[in-house]
Amino acid sequence: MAKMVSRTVDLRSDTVTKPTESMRAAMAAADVDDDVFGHDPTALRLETEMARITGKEAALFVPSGTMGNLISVLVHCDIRGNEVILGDNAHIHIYENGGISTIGGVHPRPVKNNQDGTMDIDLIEAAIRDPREVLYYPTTRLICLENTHANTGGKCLSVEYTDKVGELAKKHGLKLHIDGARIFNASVALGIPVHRLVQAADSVSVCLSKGLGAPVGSVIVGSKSFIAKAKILRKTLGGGMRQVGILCAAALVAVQENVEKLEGDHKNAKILAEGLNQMKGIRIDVASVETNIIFFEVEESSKITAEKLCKYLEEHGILVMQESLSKVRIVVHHQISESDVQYTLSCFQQALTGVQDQNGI
Ligand SMILES: Cc1ncc(COP(=O)(O)O)c(C=O)c1O
Ligand SMILES: C[C@@H](O)[C@H](N)C(=O)O
Repeated sequence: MAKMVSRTVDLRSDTVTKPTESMRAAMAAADVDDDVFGHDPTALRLETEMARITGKEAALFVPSGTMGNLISVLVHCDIRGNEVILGDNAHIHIYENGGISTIGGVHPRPVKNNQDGTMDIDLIEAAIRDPREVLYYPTTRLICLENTHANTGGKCLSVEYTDKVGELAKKHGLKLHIDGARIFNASVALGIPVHRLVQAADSVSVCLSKGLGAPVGSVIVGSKSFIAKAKILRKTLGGGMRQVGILCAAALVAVQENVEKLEGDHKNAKILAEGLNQMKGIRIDVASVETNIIFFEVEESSKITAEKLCKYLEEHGILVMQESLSKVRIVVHHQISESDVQYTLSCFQQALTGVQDQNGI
């Protein structure tokens, strides 16, 4: 008989949050208009605010981070066969259906991602190609970074590193795009304003639907001419929406109310990581947990496999993401409480040792 789940702690991703009451109220009251014919007034407010926060000339609301990255790459790489240098473990390269190639005819030139989310600058420079030098080369037009870097565990790229990559791009006449799905997490963790972190970038895609907790949407930012081209491409891709202010109203609340909660997410992630580190059968590098993403390994010596552990957790209402035979991901967000963290650790303890703790779990 399946155990009734009385409590759910959803740690699969920071994309799972539900809109808050203040977001729902803002959505219901949103001032809207047709954003294809002109400008939805709430979309305009959000775009103006995001341009201000990121220090860029202009901004554009898009339905998803995937579309934000796709549009940005395609605006910079506007000739079929252009090449983009990006991390071999970058979200754009791994989790976006190869859209830059299938839709945009852009060729990816992956460079090894280091454990800290960076790519070695000399390897980036060595990857730059130009058919005027070697006839059979594509033309490199763009370098993409990701901050924080999700697949290395939410690692923060420093402003110094970002500026160096920006200088390299300029030196070679290239553009720099930052997949800033979690740029606010990086800003809070580093104590550096978003606009300074992305200063070197020609474009940034910022997710409002991740740690900030908006139900839908991202915003791309850049120069006025970049955003003008992006707006056309958004329409081409079917991303031009009508009374989009309903979504932008929630996104505005997310930006106004939830940035300050990110530090708490990072603290909860650290508490979780430190707790897991005490458990026999779990291998985790606590120091590597910089923001809200945790990766850990279930050791071969463990009494339980990763698959069985995830199943046990699910039976107790805890949802995590199994990444491989032994690797599991946890992502903390603002709707995970400290008590959820303690409950999660208790369930891990029980699964790994079979011993009930003082909570009787
Ligand atoms: C680093 C990163 N970039 C881009 C995306 C894509 O965002 P979306 O899910 O809104 O398409 C995600 C995940 O969702 C992500 O983790
Ligand atoms: C899975 C991936 O697409 C998503 N960005 C996440 O981190 O949950």
